[in-house]
Amino acid sequence: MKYIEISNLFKSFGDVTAIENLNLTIEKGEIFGLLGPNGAGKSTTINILCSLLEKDRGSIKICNKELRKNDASTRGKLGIVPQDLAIFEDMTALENVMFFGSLYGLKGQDLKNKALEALNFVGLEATKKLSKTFSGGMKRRLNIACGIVHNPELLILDEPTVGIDPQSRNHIMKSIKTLNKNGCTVIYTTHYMEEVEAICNNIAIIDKGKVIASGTKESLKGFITDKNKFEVMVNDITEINEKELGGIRGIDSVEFKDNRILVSIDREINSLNEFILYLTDKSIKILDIQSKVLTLEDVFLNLTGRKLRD
Ligand SMILES: Nc1ncnc2c1ncn2[C@@H]1O[C@H](COP(=O)(O)OP(=O)(O)OP(=O)(O)O)[C@@H](O)[C@H]1O
Repeated sequence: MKYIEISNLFKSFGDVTAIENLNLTIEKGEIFGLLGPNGAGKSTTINILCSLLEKDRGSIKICNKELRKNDASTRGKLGIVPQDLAIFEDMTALENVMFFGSLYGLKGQDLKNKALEALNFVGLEATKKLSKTFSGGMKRRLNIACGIVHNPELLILDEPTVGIDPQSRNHIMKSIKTLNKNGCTVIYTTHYMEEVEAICNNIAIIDKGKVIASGTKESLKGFITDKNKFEVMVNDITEINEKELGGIRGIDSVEFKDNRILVSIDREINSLNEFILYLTDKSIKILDIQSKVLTLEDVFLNLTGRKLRD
């Protein structure tokens, strides 16, 4: 069932077009991934959806109903976890969550119980410590607790794992999956394609304010089934000229990491042989070759010629 339908959304800031005729459909009950590099237009889309920003043109329908400014009934169904931490540093975790819960009309013991539940859910204790003493990961988790205290029908998370430790990241990923299993529809924006691959059903890749590809991760990878990717470990990388290597017909992209070369090769032209000859001509020893699984990062690179985190 269609839950959100965004059609021909347009938003500019002066001369900068942030969103250009963007179209998205989000199904009820899914974890939808909005993937794109910095400046792609993810936050602008999310902020319009949450009525924090006004659109210039286009339509946003939630459950088939056009989203109107200050629509309290729709707002009550949404939970928002903004990119910038929206917590009060001089308040405890419980005080923070209770404050946000009260904005959604929760009161008294019900408010306290739901706030404690939300804290428990993200793995935080209701201690007397002020939030300013928390680690980055704890603050991010608290930010999420504030967004889910009122049991939203739709949770929108804008890059919730920026700059945190792997343990908190894993905790956040698990919590989102559990929330979704309990019936919450989730929109997850990020430029970390591993996260999108791990938790999202449907994905839209956006760039320069437009959707450049959308679908399941499998269908997106179908865009580049004409490529093979290899990781080649060599004894010495200093003699290799990236331009020369990239210039070999059929070699789509080359990337260096320590003494490893990541190479994407057009399946039809299959120039692995030329690639190996190039290395052996320079007396470079190949220590290992592994075939790599294609990722959404590869899809993005293939569609735009750029990396997600350039
Ligand atoms: N308030 C604003 N004033 C002027 N330009 C803005 C404003 N907000 C966003 N932009 C511009 O709109 C474009 C899209 O920005 P947006 O923040 O939506 O991207 P994003 O995908 O969320 O990127 P990031 O991951 O860096 O947050 C960028 O070019 C940005 O500089």
